[in-house]
Amino acid sequence: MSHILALDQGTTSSRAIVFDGSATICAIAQREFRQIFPQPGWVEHDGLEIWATQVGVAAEALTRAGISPREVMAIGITNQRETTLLWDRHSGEPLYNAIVWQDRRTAALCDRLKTEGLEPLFRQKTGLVLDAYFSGTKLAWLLDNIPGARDRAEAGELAFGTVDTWLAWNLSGGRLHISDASNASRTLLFNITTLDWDDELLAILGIPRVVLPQLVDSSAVYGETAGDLFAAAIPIAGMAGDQQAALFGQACGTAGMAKNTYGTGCFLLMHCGERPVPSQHNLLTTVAWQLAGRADYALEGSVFVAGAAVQWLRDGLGIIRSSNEVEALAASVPDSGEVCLVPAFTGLGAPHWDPYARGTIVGITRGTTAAHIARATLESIAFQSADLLTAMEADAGITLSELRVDGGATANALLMQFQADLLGVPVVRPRVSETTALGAAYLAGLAVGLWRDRQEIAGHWQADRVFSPTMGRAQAAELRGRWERAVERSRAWVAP
Ligand SMILES: Nc1ncnc2c1ncn2[C@@H]1O[C@H](COP(=O)(O)OP(=O)(O)O)[C@@H](O)[C@H]1O
Ligand SMILES: O=P(O)(O)OC[C@H](O)CO
Repeated sequence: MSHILALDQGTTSSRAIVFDGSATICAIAQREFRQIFPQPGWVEHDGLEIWATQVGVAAEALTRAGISPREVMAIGITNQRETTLLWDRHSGEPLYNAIVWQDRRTAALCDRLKTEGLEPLFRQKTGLVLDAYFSGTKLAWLLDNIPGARDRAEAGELAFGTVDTWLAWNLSGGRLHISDASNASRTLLFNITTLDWDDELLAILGIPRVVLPQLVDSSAVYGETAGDLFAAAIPIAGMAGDQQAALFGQACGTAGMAKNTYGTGCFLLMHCGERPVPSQHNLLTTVAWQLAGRADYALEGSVFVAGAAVQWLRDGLGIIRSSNEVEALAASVPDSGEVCLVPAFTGLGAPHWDPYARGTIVGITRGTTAAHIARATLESIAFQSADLLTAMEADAGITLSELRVDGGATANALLMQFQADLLGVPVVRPRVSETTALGAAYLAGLAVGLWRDRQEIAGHWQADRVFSPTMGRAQAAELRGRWERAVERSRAWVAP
């Protein structure tokens, strides 16, 4: 009976993982789905496809684990955040494709709100910046652009949700219309201090309250799966946005603990305690999770181009055939030969925030080889992450004591060692690398009593490998100084 089914609905694929009571993976199933690009800058998913792939992998994972639904104590949901859906409460049919977090169609609306001087208000109440990334302006776009949607929303006929809400709705056969605070805190509609939807912000964006989901804890028994879905009804008992779930899965439960996920980009979150910490560096303040009505908070920053720079070495330069070849190539030279590569392919995010920056390679000499470029590329991932951590430490007034890491690029030992050297603290890779799904499983398992409390969960966390810093602090400072100069050279390259 003591199994948890974690649903991890990501940007490119739906995954399901079965965990047992010792938080060990029993089975995984995964399915990709279509990315829809109707216009430049627009990114959509088909909501029905999200659901079909997610429920499909759930059944597949149970079969692979060789357990029946009766043996599953609870389901935990974790998901790509900010992606916005609107559907008919009666039929459950989406009115439009899901507008994905990467979609930029509401950039002009965000600019207008900024011109009206509204950014400080949004920042203070939501912890976010006014950007098309978040759900609020996406929902406003749907209400304004789908014929009849606004009237129907006001009449209570429509339901809005991020992907957590959409999955809970479908799992429960339309009985649950809920969202947890970690997901809600990414909408621009949610007040991170009162932990409620904010009427002033709703009025500014023209969102009727009746369209919004009910807010719930990240760990609680919300309801159960609809009768016909699995052979038994399974309690739905945990929900969190994927980056916050990873923070929970990494057992970063006290102020100053941080995790970095190294994938296409990097997502860095630092736990900041039980009060929201405003950022002086344009980082995001976000709800980490809400348990028993109380929120824990985190600071969040992201690196836009991390593993994607390695993909560029493969696809753009052709100097490696696969991502994992980069380590051997980079290790064939003792250092980058003073070459710095700033992968500002789409501009720079926090703490620099320069959309007009572009990629730059500086310090090339006659002796520079592909190996130096490869090494500089890996180092750029660590430099960007270090810049974010420094900003977080300053904002939170906290000194990091170790960095917990996960994601595809953590397979690269050279990168992890360089990260530890730059930061001067250990970089620790856990035994269970599926930290996002694990976080969702923990949240669900806590609600149904499979695990007693957060202390017990923290006890499950085990290191696979610790990368201890070996570089002197003076050398690290010198390298970071050189990186800073390279960043300066990448800035303001294209015209506004
Ligand atoms: N050994 C490696 N060294 C550096 N980068 C790697 C390595 N293996 C994979 N990557 C990078 O990691 C990314 C894939 O990681 P993953 O966690 O699956 O990302 P995502 O969830 O963003 O798709 C790719 O961008 C790839 O280039
Ligand atoms: O699906 P992922 O892992 O790319 O995560 C997406 C983030 O939640 C977007 O904020």
